[in-house]
Amino acid sequence: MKQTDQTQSSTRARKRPLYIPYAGPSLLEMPLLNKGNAFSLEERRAFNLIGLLPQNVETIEEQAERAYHQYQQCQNDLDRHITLRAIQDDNETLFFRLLEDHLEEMLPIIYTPTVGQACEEFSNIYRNHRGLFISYPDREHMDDILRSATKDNVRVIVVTDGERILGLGDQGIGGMSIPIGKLSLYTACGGISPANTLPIMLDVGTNNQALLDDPRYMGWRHERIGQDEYDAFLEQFIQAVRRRWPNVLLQFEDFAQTNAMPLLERYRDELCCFNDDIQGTAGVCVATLLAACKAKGEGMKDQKVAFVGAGSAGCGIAEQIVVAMTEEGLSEAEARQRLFMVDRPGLLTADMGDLYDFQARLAQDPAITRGWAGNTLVDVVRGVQPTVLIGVSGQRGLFTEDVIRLLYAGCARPVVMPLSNPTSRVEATPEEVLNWTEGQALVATGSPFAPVTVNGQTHAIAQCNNAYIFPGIGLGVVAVRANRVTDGMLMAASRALANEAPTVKTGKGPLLPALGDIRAVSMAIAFAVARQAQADGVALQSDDDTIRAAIERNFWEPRYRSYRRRSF
Ligand SMILES: NC(=O)c1ccc[n+]([C@@H]2O[C@H](COP(=O)([O-])OP(=O)(O)OC[C@H]3O[C@@H](n4cnc5c(N)ncnc54)[C@H](O)[C@@H]3O)[C@@H](O)[C@H]2O)c1
Ligand SMILES: O=C(O)C[C@H](O)C(=O)O
Ligand SMILES: [Mg+2]
Repeated sequence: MKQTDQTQSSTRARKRPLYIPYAGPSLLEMPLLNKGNAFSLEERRAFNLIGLLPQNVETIEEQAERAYHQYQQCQNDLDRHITLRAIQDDNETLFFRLLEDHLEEMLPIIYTPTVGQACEEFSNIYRNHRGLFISYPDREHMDDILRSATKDNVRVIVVTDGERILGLGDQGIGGMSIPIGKLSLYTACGGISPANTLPIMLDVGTNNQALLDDPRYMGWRHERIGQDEYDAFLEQFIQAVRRRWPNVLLQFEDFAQTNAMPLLERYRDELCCFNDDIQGTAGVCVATLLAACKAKGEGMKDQKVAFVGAGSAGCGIAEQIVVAMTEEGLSEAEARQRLFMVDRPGLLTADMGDLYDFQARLAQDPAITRGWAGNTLVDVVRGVQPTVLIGVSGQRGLFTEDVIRLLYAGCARPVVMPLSNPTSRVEATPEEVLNWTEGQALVATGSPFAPVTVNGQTHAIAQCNNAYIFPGIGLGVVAVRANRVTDGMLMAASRALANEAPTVKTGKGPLLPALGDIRAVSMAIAFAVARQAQADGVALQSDDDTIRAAIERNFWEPRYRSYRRRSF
């Protein structure tokens, strides 16, 4: 049975009734259409619902009040996550209404960090199907699987293969919680109708032995397939998506380093896609750095940036910093000389044989380490005196007290960004960093952290997470029907986000806008992205007012519409 785009938005459309061809229990089982006790008496009569619901007709406010009461009874964050997901699977309008009312409180529950635990516990807490599970043994049926999707007008897909879930490694099909969470943010923060979103899990096996040994594990019980089979399977998937939804925006999420960049490079000119960990992260990180530079009264070109973790996120951020530095007048070579990528073998230098291409482009001249004791992070900090330290290693504690104190000794206001998720993987907590720097560091983290007080001064901690960027990119792409995601659009998103930062607007305050303001921020990002899409020739031209109207029209809001019966 198809749930079509009945919940499509637009202020005008929202007021019009929807003509629904479903009735009785099956209507109550459709999360996109179900209103529960908010079905009016008239609707209950028209749709054969009398006797299927408690008698009292309720408003969405009354339903949301009860749901929040139930939520408050939960004993821990995983229970809160399970409760919210159950509401989502029952009644999406109510779920998004709850999120709208309690966005800042609930983001850490449906998204990072709790979503990490939901991935690890996926097969233990599983209740209901959502999205598509495309497993390797079913590859012959790829087109049929996409045809079985309950939504016809899919406009945003988030896909993962579960191999690099946050900093938690291979979670097999447990990784499905990530696309589900990301798409919840597309709706809650970026106004993309839930009728237009689809999470997809590509089940190509898992190398996580604990999962393979777990009798409850629900995925394909098989080690990950080899690279050739994998590439062919991904190709088959991409072509099937293009046939089924030729204009969809496809977001690659949490792929392992071996596949993330190659997939992006292979497909970015073939369909409208981007990799959130490489490009979304770069966008939010550069925006945060621009705000930090403003707070310090310096330029991006003045910074020396050390990274721990030269993977998808690290190299994506580094390349975007190169762009930002060259825009401030440095040559590309000068910009690259200011970036220091530390990975497991130490500082990446051009003489290292086994680097990926995307790492080799960022490797330093080996001569730089001459006279150093070694090439570890401590050696780099001592040797080059960076002004910015970025952690994207997925390893707790790599920003040791020695490292941070050394950094602070060479820079009065260092920017320190332990970006690894979830909370358990943070390179150093904000409390540690601020204590080791006498409160002088400018800190931003990937997962949410409470404010920290040092020497009587309280510091809000900006959450430098790609969640600030991807909902706005999606809204902009959907609004003008862009057919590609260009570098220019990503840079436009980053700049638009930086312009919304209190530090940039007023010269003081947090490095990023409050998450409570994310809808307005997403609209500003969407506008910049849409305009850049037109400038780059990947969307039809229109004037600014038309873009604004399209953004507004596409911004779905969780309000019930009245239903009229359509003949079956
Ligand atoms: N804040 C955000 O928005 C955001 C976005 C993307 C990724 N991340 C986080 O960044 C982390 C990495 O993500 P990724 O996609 O780049 O993964 P990745 O696997 O591509 O890269 C991680 C890199 O860290 C390196 N590394 C591991 N241990 C190390 C050590 N002890 N010393 C030096 N390097 C080490 C690995 O060799 C690898 O190159 C994850 O924890 C993820 O949650 C955060
Ligand atoms: O999912 C997140 O919180 C951010 C990022 O995409 C990550 O992989 O860590
Ligand atoms: Mg990710």
